[in-house]
Amino acid sequence: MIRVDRLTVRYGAATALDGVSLSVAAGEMVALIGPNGAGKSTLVNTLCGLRKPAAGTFAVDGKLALVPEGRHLFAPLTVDDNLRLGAWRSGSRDTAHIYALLPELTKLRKRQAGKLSGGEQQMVALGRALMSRPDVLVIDEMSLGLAPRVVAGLAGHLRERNAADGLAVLLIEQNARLALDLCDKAYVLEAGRIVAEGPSAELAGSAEVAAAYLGLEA
Ligand SMILES: Nc1ncnc2c1ncn2[C@@H]1O[C@H](COP(=O)(O)OP(=O)(O)OP(=O)(O)O)[C@@H](O)[C@H]1O
Repeated sequence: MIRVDRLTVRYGAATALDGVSLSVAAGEMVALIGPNGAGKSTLVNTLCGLRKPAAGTFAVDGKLALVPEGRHLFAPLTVDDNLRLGAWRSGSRDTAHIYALLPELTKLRKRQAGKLSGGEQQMVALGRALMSRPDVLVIDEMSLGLAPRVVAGLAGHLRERNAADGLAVLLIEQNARLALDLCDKAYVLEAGRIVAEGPSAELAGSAEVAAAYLGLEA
């Protein structure tokens, strides 16, 4: 669904992505982990067409939707209106399928999005992205600032969508434990380069990854 091939992106003289290659196949859940400044947001922005590569290519098959870092909801609007805006380009504004997928949102539908808790807002951002019935979802820092129980709920919904509809996911996360638990495959990005990749279980078992990202002794 996503193929990134030797992608290089620069800000002036600074290289933010340096020959990055990665892929997300249909029905696959893939994690991209890495520290602050590694280039994760640059990759998201490039996939969404906001930055132009200096070199390399990327291709997206099917419909891609983004759950952006910081959620970016329309704070004065209701949950229902925020969901509808998720389909502004793609036809049906019917929100019923989202309330069926994410039942927690049902009781919030008339509430103002800006007055919801962080976890509730993240659920709305996920619902808004699902409104366009995407084939692949890119999720930027889903767990940021959320309680573990809330994150577990969101992760459960992603697993369900992946299992039931074959939704492919690229999960960009600072929370490496969550990302490696949830995804089949993972990439580690450091200073603009992929420094490790492979099945999540294998990466979680590597001493370097464990020491750098899981808080375990190497
Ligand atoms: N608009 C910009 N102009 C110049 N440099 C930038 C710009 N945006 C990002 N950078 C630089 O590019 C590099 C990658 O930044 P990016 O935001 O992609 O990293 P990140 O992995 O998303 O970090 P974080 O986890 O902190 O959000 C960093 O060195 C950053 O300082």
